[in-house]
Amino acid sequence: MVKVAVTGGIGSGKSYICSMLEKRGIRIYSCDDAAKRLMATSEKIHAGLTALVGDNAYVNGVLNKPALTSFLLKSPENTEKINSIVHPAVADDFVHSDYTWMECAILFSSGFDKLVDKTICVTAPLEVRIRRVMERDNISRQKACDWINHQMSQEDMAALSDYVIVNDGHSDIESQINKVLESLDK
Ligand SMILES: CC(C)(COP(=O)(O)OP(=O)(O)OC[C@H]1O[C@@H](n2cnc3c(N)ncnc32)[C@H](O)[C@@H]1O)[C@@H](O)C(=O)NCCC(=O)NCCS
Ligand SMILES: Nc1ncnc2c1ncn2[C@@H]1O[C@H](COP(=O)(O)OP(=O)(O)OP(=O)(O)O)[C@@H](O)[C@H]1O
Repeated sequence: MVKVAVTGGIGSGKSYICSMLEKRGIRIYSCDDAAKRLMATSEKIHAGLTALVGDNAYVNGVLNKPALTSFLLKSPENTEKINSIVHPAVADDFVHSDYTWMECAILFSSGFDKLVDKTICVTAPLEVRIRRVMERDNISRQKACDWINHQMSQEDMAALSDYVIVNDGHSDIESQINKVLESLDK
């Protein structure tokens, strides 16, 4: 069974496209959800994040998202340190799951692309991504841009991917999905 990853920068619409794929019966492993589950349940990750970020990484045993976000966005080095604690556990969890598809924002920078055979990059114009993230997460333009600047560029992700789905709000998504699925079936 061919293993496939859907990637793309924050706000490109990965989850939106994945929900359309799921309507067609494709089960998709969400790396974001898995990371959250593992950060909540793994003692090793709990200890690692507490040692790195400080005692406020968890409040009453619950992940302190604002503290983690602010630590993560402070520098690429901080992002790398968090990634090195969380990502190996997510990779291991995916490999031992029965999923063949994954959704992952940080596919190439995490090395998760090595876990799949084919990659699909979802893209959208920068301004559209900024607006979507501001509206979805109720955050400032600056915060949305901070996230975007912390990720590999959309152009680099698209160049590294086997397929690109343009999700700019105008292009026909269903026909692009059809083409990708037909090609994957060959
Ligand atoms: C910082 C956290 C707490 C923010 O949680 P929150 O619920 O507000 O946002 P959410 O998890 O939905 O992330 C939203 C988007 O931020 C971006 N993002 C998240 N983590 C990272 C990261 N390590 N590097 C770059 N971008 C990231 C992605 O585009 C992601 O889809 C959370 O993202 C986190 O713990 N990240 C570190 C773990 C991780 O790398 N997860 C990504 C999948 S493995
Ligand atoms: N084609 C579209 N039409 C209308 N709304 C869209 C479209 N694509 C995405 N959106 C909306 O834009 C927001 C961001 O999309 P989505 O959550 O799928 O992005 P994402 O790439 O998964 O981001 P993240 O990296 O944060 O997980 C969501 O509120 C989603 O419903």
